[in-house]
Amino acid sequence: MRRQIIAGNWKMHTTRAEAIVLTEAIKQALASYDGEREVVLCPPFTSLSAVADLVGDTAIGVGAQNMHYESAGAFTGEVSPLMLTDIGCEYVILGHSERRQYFGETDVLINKKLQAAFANAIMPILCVGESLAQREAGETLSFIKAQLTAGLTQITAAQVSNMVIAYEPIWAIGTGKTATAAQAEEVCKAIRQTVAALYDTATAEAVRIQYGGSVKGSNAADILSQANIDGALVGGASLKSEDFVAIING
Ligand SMILES: O=C(CO)COP(=O)(O)O
Repeated sequence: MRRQIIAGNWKMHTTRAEAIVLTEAIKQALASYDGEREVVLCPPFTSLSAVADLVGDTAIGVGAQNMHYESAGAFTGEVSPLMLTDIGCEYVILGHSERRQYFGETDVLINKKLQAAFANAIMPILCVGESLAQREAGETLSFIKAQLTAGLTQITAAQVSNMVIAYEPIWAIGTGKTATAAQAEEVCKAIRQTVAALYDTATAEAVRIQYGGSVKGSNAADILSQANIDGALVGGASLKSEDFVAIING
C-alpha cells in the first residue's frame, strides 16, 4: 500500500521569520496527527535550515525546491545536494514547470539532478505536466510520456520505486483552475502505465504519484481518493496553516 504524501511548495514566499511562524502553526496543528499521510514542507533556501531545525523532533519532513547536481564547485548562486543533507533536508522538488519555464531547465539537466538526488539519498519529487496548448491539441499523454522517459534516463527500478512523481498541469498552477479529479486521475494512471512500460509492474505499483495545481481543502478529498493519486504538491494553499492542514486531513 502506498503511503500518500502531501508536500507544500512555498515557492519564493516567506521571510525567515514568516517561515518560522508558519512552521510552528503547522507543527501545532499536526501535534496529534496520526501520520497516515507523509507531510513535507519545502520553504525557500534561506529558511530551510530554520524549518528543518523546527520539525526535527516531528514526523514532518523538509524539502528543497531545487538543487545543483554537483557536490561542490564554482557554480555561483547554486546549492548542492551535500549542503541540503547537511542541514537535514531529505526531499527535493526537481523539474518544476516554473524552473523549466523561467530558468530554462531541460530534461537532460533535470535528469542529472535526479541522479544526484539518489546519489545523496535525497528523495526526489519529479514534476511533469503539460501546457494548456498541449492539452487543447490532445498531446497531454504523449508529452508526459516523453517528459518521463527523458527524465528517468539511467534511473533504476529500485530508485523509481523510491521516488515521487508530481503531475502538475501548467494551466492549473496558481490559476484557481484545478484539473477535475477525473482529469488528474487519467494522467496519473497514464504515468503509472508509462513507469510499468519503462520498468515493470512492481515498480509502477511502488512509485508515488502526486497531483499539483490549485489543490485546496475543498477539493483535496476528491483528488486524493483517486486510485492512482498518492498525494498532492500544494503551492498557494500551503502558505496558510489552516488550508494546508485541511488538505492533509482531506
Ligand atoms: O506549482 C504548484 C506546486 O508545486 C501548485 O501551485 P498552486 O497550488 O498554487 O496552484
